[in-house]
Amino acid sequence: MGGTFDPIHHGHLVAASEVQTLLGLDEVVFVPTGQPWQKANQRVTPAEHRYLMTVIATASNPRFSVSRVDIDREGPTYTLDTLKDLQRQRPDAELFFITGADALSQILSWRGVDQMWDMAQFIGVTRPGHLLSDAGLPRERVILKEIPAMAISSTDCRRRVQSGQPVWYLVPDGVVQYIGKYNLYRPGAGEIRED
Ligand SMILES: Nc1ncnc2c1ncn2[C@@H]1O[C@H](COP(=O)(O)OP(=O)(O)OP(=O)(O)O)[C@@H](O)[C@H]1O
Ligand SMILES: O=C(O)c1ccc[n+]([C@@H]2O[C@H](COP(=O)([O-])O)[C@@H](O)[C@H]2O)c1
Repeated sequence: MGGTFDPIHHGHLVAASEVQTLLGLDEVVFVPTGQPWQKANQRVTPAEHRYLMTVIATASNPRFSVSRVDIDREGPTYTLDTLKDLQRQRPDAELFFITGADALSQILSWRGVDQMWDMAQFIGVTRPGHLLSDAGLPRERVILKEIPAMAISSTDCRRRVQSGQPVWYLVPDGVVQYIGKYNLYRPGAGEIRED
């Protein structure tokens, strides 16, 4: 499951857990994006913070892991590269890529989309406020799944922190504490020291 995860929240985690169970997947790999090129006009928290929050949020689930492939690759993040890297690391694995309804509706704008259909099955999941549809997509490569509705977005979490509202129970406890420790989502916050 790829995402900017800025921050990771319970909507992501429920989606991953549901798909893992529904499809009987051995593992769900969370892949934080390096440079989300379609979010180029918005400020994105440094990748190491997003990666570490994803590790904290997923640590307790033995079926969840986190991959650095997208944050360690230079340049804009393309899912085609993500799938190639994951395939290289797990040559025998059958790959599934989990997306929310909003991301699935944009998938035809992704770079090299025609090559992606052969590399993975795409699992589109319901998300409140978005229509889940496979219109225009190859039906045999896209599976649609209804999951429990979690009306949570990273945008809303960031806005809440910025305005002093709590994000308890929207994101895992460790992520609340991480956001507080590094003072993320407040003006001038979120620098990671290189020394
Ligand atoms: N509440 C949710 N329910 C189902 N899927 C979700 C939910 N939130 C995010 N997703 C899916 O998770 C993936 C990663 O999402 P992303 O990290 O961009 O989170 P976001 O909440 O959409 O962020 P932002 O508000 O910053 O755009 C996408 O495929 C997205 O559709
Ligand atoms: O490959 C692309 O061109 C592409 C364009 C936009 C988004 N994606 C991927 O879709 C996933 C969700 O992205 P986002 O921006 O909604 O967090 C994440 O893994 C992104 O790398 C991929």
